[in-house]
Amino acid sequence: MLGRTASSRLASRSFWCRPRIYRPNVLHTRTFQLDVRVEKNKVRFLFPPKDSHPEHSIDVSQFWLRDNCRCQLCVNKDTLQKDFDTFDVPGNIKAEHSQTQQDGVHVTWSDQHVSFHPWNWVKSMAPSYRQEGVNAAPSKAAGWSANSWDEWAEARETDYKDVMDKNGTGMAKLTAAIHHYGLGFVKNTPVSPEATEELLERIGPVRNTHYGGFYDFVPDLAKADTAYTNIALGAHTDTTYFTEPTGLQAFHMLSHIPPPGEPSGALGGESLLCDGFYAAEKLREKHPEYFKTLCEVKIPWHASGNEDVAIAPDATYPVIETESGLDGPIRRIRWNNSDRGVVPLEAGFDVVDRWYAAARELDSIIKSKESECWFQLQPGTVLVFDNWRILHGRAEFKGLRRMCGAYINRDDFVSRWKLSNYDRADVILHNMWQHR
Ligand SMILES: C[N+](C)(C)CCCC[C@H](N)C(=O)O
Ligand SMILES: O=C(O)CCC(=O)C(=O)O
Repeated sequence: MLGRTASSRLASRSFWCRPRIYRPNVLHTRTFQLDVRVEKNKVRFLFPPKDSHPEHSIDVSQFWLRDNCRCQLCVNKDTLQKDFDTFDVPGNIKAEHSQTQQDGVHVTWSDQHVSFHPWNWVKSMAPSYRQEGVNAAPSKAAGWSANSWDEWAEARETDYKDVMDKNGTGMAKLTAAIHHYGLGFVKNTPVSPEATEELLERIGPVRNTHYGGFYDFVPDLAKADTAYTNIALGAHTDTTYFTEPTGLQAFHMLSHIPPPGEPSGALGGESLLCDGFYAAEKLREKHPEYFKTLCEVKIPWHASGNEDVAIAPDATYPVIETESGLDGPIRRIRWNNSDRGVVPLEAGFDVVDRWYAAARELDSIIKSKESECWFQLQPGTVLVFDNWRILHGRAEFKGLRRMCGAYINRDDFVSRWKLSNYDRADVILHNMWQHR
């Protein structure tokens, strides 16, 4: 028997028995013959052959199917959230029969509810029918080097007006370049912090940190960090000391005023970029044992400069993180010589020394001519890059150099990239299944 609260919740939701009216939010008409069979403790979906995929069946638990009802009584049509409590549905609920119709599969249940599963949702069940839209998005480009920097110049350049135009393709192109190559430039941006912030907010909400939100800085040590000085900064990723390092970082150099009496030439402050995925892949290729060490040895990171700040992540983290094991694609690089903590002695004498040897090798790859891309940021051009992949730095400089920009969370960026490049309904479906 259901508990009093559950049964009263059920009773109050008379829709279980009310005839269901639905207008599926995305009507994907039937594009393939599918057979659905209700069996004793499961429901079998029989997918016809497609491309190289032979005919195949997928058996699902009845309760799973019920919990994934997409009718407008079970899914809030305004928020697309589940609109019922999964656990108000009796665990012994039974599917009685199913019908395939123009708009999807309808299943009648022992409590008279009729669940609805639109075709695009059903297709998401089968890998062979899944490879469309964002599911088929290109994976990240292989690492680029200084030698290939010019090969993809067109892909990384966008224009401010086009990116800001809601009906333009600029945002799609910019976010695709950042997803695929790790960075993009937005040209002809008005040379103001306001226009820069407006641009970045269009990608995703600016992330607040102990540096504030949108940052606009000069070398005055306003924050206790060497970025707020004029010294050279080696190639690094930012916020290695956060449990989740910032996903994107952006820089827009607004001005660079020479010191009094100095000519405006040769002030320094050139920018450095290096594809961390390229460097890490080089290490994996040339020194797999060093790659393994930088993936396995977890180290502390910290931000301690400001009086009221002593930040460290929830755990120690390695320099290189991969998806699904040592041979998997590289997921994230944490590389910051200034903000790294103490390589843990608990790892053992040999491991500590191997860590330094491995890090030295990666450092030499990063600092190699083939990895380093130097260029001069100009007022009007905003650089936006993937801080989980791209290392950045700068040359020392003289004079008053003003830089602005912001951090943006990874998930907010990925959302913008998907929605700018793919059909929203497909993206929502993709996200629900989290297909890789
Ligand atoms: C970008 N902004 C000037 C706000 C901060 C710079 C912070 C630099 C810090 N060492 C880190 O690597 O995270
Ligand atoms: O000033 C620059 O060009 C870069 C500063 C920097 O590396 C940072 O803020 O993390």
